Amino acid sequence: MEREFGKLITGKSIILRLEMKTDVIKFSDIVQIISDEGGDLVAIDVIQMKHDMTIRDLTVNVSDSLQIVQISEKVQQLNGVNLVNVSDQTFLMHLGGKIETKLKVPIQNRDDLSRVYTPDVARVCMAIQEDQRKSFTLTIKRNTVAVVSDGSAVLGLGNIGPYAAMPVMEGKAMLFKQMADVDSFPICLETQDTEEIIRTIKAIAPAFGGINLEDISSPRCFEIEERLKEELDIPVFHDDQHGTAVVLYAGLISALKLVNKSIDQIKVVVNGIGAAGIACTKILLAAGAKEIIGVDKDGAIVSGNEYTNPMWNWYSQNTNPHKSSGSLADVIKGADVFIGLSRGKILSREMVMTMNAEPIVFAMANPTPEIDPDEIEDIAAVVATGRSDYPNQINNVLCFPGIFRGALDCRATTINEKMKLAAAEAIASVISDDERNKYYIIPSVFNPDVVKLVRDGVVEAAILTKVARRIPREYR
Ligand SMILES: NC(=O)c1ccc[n+]([C@@H]2O[C@H](COP(=O)([O-])OP(=O)(O)OC[C@H]3O[C@@H](n4cnc5c(N)ncnc54)[C@H](O)[C@@H]3O)[C@@H](O)[C@H]2O)c1
Ligand SMILES: O=C(O)C[C@H](O)C(=O)O
Ligand SMILES: [Mg+2]
Repeated sequence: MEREFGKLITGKSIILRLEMKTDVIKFSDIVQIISDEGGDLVAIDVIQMKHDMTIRDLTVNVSDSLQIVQISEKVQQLNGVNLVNVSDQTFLMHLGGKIETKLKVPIQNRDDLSRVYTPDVARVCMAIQEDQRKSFTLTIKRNTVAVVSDGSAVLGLGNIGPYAAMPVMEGKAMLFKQMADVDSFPICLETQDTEEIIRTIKAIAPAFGGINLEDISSPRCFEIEERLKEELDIPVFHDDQHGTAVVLYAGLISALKLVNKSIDQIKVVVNGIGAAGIACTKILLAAGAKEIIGVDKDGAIVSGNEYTNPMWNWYSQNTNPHKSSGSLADVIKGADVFIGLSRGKILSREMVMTMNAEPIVFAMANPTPEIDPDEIEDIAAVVATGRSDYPNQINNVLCFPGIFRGALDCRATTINEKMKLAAAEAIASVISDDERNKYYIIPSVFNPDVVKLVRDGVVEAAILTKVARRIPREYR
């Protein structure tokens, strides 16, 4: 298993596209350099060939990402060689994007054409105009979610903008489809203005049965979600808040069982008081946690201080009962649980060593966790990250596909607290007491029981709380 924290390169194969002046450089010189740097040339594809120039793709197996840098630098220094591009398997998977539209029925003749399109489609339009609820049965609304971001808090990469956010949103759309057969569109907006985002999402809502807000920074995300919930009659769910909180709670239920501690007796440090940190704190308070200390860039959040971020004022009044102040290193002393929802590499082994016995470390920043799990493997009772290449992946992907599957199946008007708690309990229930261990506190994303159980829990909670507009057949 290859894991690269910080360099973001996974996989062992890279492709170098080289433009070579054939009268200046010998191909064997390039092969030699690659081999000197430890690369293994496994394939050569000629892309273009002219009398004095050739473009070739060289597929090279490497053992680590440092080799990629070294090979690229050495090749680039050669006279007569232009390194056009270096890609790896991950980049290749993104060529042209990761999703496409598929037709459910083929258009093979004029008759089909006049049914799916004009003139016959008009009858369907009129039926919906007469009774708008029919849009759920006669359009994609029934099974389609908009995945909407403004690119302002993408993973832990920060405000990288809507274009750069697209690969994440396309990835979410893939997960919706593969895990829960939910169709979705990635929509990245060229605006970070709260009112404009609200207006835009309201304007596109007719096509969708739900809105999944993604990677929108705090505090704007709170108002955007609240207003849309009030103004739309379909579920609006900010995944980074609620998806994360649900999965975190499921993971914590399991980890606490392992170390035999109870939620009302533990000291929890939450690092990164943004969208995810605030939502996770709320779910833990609701579950009975008494001592939670929030830490952001300027240290612990303490009541008595005035914060420009209104949510931090709320936070200071509802957490940190002993008014602990100082840096992360100060307040983590004696903590039972560390929850990281901030940025990569800000927690040290030394800090973990000052935690209480059997520390639980959930380093959930993506793509680089707050600490590399290998660094604390021997001293932590449980370590979890948001990544798929380590055991214990606490990632909202365990939650959002099943939650929306359930919400769409019962045409829920909203996703409420009961539905979220049902989802958390469903995820936690997948692991039995016998199975649970340090490396298995949370089910795998690929465990087929997860989506099914989350979906069922959500549908039942929606029916009980009377937000279901349709009762699925098995509950009638
Ligand atoms: N594993 C998961 O399922 C999951 C889900 C959601 C978010 N996340 C991760 O959590 C992180 C935050 O996401 P978000 O949506 O809440 O973003 P956000 O922008 O709303 O919040 C991030 C917060 O972290 C703070 N921060 C930045 N650097 C810090 C530091 N060095 N020390 C303390 N605080 C610091 C910021 O000031 C901000 O308040 C990201 O890394 C994201 O990838 C993980
Ligand atoms: O996208 C992920 O992997 C999880 C989460 O939504 C995040 O923003 O980090
Ligand atoms: Mg996210």
